[in-house]
Amino acid sequence: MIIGCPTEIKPQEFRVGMTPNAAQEAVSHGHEVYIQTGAGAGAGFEDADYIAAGAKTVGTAEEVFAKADMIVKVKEPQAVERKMLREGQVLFTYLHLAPDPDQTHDLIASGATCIAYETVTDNRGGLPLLAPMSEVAGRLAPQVGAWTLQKANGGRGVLMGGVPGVGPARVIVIGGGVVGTHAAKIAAGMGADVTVLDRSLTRLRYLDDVFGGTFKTSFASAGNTIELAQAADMIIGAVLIPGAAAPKLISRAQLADLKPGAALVDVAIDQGGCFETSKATTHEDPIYDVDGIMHYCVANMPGAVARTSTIALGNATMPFMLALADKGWRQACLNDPHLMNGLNVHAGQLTYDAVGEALGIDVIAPEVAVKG
Ligand SMILES: NC(=O)C1=CN([C@@H]2O[C@H](COP(=O)(O)OP(=O)(O)OC[C@H]3O[C@@H](n4cnc5c(N)ncnc54)[C@H](O)[C@@H]3O)[C@@H](O)[C@H]2O)C=CC1
Ligand SMILES: CC(=O)C(=O)O
Ligand SMILES: [Mg+2]
Repeated sequence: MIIGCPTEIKPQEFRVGMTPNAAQEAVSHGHEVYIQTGAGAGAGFEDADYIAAGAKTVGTAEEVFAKADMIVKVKEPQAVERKMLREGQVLFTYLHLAPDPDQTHDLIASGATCIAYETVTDNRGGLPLLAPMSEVAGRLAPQVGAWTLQKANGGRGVLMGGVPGVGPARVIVIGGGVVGTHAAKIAAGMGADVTVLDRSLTRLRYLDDVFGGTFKTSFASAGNTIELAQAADMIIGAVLIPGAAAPKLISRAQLADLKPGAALVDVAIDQGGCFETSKATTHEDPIYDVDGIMHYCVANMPGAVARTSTIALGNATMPFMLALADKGWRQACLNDPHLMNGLNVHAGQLTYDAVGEALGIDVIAPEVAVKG
């Protein structure tokens, strides 16, 4: 199979879909790999590293898309990239379709087979291709939130750890999955007073067992959530219903009851965000003010630490990329129901229920699509 990896073009996105190590493994399995010139530079990989791994470089994204049977990327394809997809081609990347009707309609129209990293599952109930970037975004969230809390950035002027004689910042983390757990660990490590909310008691029991002395837990009823939010300096949004649009947990009207200058870090923004007032921002212009509350809503947070993120993502995607290349997407999905769960679009049809529900589009079952 011919595998293509273009340069990411989302603003300030420095990750790359394939590391030289991934390219080398694909080549050793008998595949041809085409990398766009300079695609790895933002993550610290030179063209020479890919060439040494047995890949070939080509100058433009158009050439990569024209040659490849399968495109491996990081972020959802931008409008100009969607025009280059074709029927029969496989796209393997993050998609986040539920809050993105334009992208969804373009991918359906392309005829391509689109497998979303964020909906591939594992046999422990996890999302193995979302997890590494959730680890990164979770660890970044208190760091960017602490910056947002600084007075010059519009924040409350509260230091995470306080100082002797002055108490620490109060941080709440809504959603205690991968993002939430990593965010809570780092915020607690910075000295903040941290509470994690979740609607899963099983998850809260686990967090309490493992981190009981480090941070507190609370059930995420609407009442508890708003009560804790009103006392918080920083609120980190980290909920997920896989593939679906994020539930809105704090309304615009409720902002009036938060502390002036509080920082909202909405990591769930890539699924539409969990605060009513969230709208996606970029690394170039990451924060904005609504009613005196500072919002940070960057949809590709891991791009800020592109080298760590690229290597972490590549470690996770590699076995799935190799299975798709070695077996073809149909056989790979038939052999692995967890990879089948990644199928979101095939040959002009949507194949993921939660996206169909969010956007009001008919869906066919992936098990039907794979045989069609
Ligand atoms: N902005 C960015 O750059 C990035 C964003 N993300 C996003 O972060 C979000 C969280 O991802 P993960 O932690 O990996 O998901 P996860 O599935 O590990 O955890 C989500 C948690 O939310 C909980 N939850 C669901 N509904 C809830 C509610 N109404 N109230 C409280 N808790 C609720 C679940 O029980 C679960 O424990 C996702 O939307 C993901 O796409 C992930 C990486 C990067
Ligand atoms: C998960 C995701 O969307 C990202 O890493 O950018
Ligand atoms: Mg994202």
